[in-house]
Amino acid sequence: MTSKGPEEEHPSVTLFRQYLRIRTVQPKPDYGTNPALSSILLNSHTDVVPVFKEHWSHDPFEAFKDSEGYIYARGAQDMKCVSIQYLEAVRRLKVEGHRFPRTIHMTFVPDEEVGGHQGMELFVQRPEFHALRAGFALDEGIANPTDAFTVFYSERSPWWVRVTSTGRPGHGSLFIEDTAAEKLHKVVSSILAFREKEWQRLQSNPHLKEGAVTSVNLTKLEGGVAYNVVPATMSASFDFRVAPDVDFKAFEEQLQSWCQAAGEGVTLEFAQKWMHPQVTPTDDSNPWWAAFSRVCKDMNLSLEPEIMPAATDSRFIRAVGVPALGFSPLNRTPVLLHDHDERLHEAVFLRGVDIYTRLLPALASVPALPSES
Ligand code: MET
Ligand SMILES: [Zn+2]
Ligand SMILES: [Zn+2]
Repeated sequence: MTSKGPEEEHPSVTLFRQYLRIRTVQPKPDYGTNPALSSILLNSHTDVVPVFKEHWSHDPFEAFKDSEGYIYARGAQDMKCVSIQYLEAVRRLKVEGHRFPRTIHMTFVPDEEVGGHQGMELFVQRPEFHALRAGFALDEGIANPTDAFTVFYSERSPWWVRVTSTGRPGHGSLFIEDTAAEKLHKVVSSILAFREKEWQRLQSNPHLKEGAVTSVNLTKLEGGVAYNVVPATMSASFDFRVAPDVDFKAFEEQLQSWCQAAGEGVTLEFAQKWMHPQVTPTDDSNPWWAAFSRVCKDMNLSLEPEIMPAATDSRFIRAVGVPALGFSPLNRTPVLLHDHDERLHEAVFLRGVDIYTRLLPALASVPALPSES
């Protein structure tokens, strides 16, 4: 059997032959041209949030593409696009034979959407993570409906708080005193008044972006057994996203004092309480930012640096001392992460591959840092 010419070669065979050409020979495997330098980590999560299928125009797991080029699927924006954009950019750079001083690693991690506790939070503590010697990371951002691209340099800290109120039970027809519901209502009012204050602060200052103020939503109410039985226990759950400049100790004391002010038997517990917000500098003192922003400038991409309103795996990466930017190269795209009909235009997706193809060489060629020489 004769082998086919290169133009007919099976793409898997071509990939195999490319891999064989990389001289990963021990004891000095050639992973990057200067393995003494720290590496670039491209992180993405593989899990997605659930769907309400009846609200979708197309099956959310079919990746239907309409006649205009919009691809509908859960994960189209958050963040399966980014995983493939990384891979395609790296593939393109490899095919073109580029080599860079710094190694580029890609991680595809689970469980981000449920807090990352079995995913990136554990992984950053593992020797396998330290062996990557990451000096800088890219992770997910959020689409931007305008011409500009959003880039996140920090995140709000998720605090998931359950307030439990206990009080006197009794017959639903009586004016029972000191009920769980009355006291819970007081705490809910205090917290929703705080919510309104933060909302007004955001509304009244055009320079403030969503991630710069603290948000809270009442997301669960539990308790009660029957219409005519006053329950002894009721609870309310809140999703707080605490801005990075907040005094965390004072804020926790504030929460405690709202509970105390509501009366006896009102307590709070945390289902999630992130305490280590970090900020990745966005000025030229940060060589990673300098490289990132220079490429964007060269490509005429306008950047909007912001604090991520939600939480991503970047918080774990930054907390172990690795600077990270949250960036999904998606402009002119409505923000539809976690929403019905999440979709992405194929042209935006492809443009994102071009963007990474320019960004990665610059990041992987950042000269040795003072700490690396
Ligand atoms: C708070 S755990 C993170 C889950 C999800 N990314 C969110 O921000 O809600
Ligand atoms: Zn995500
Ligand atoms: Zn998400």
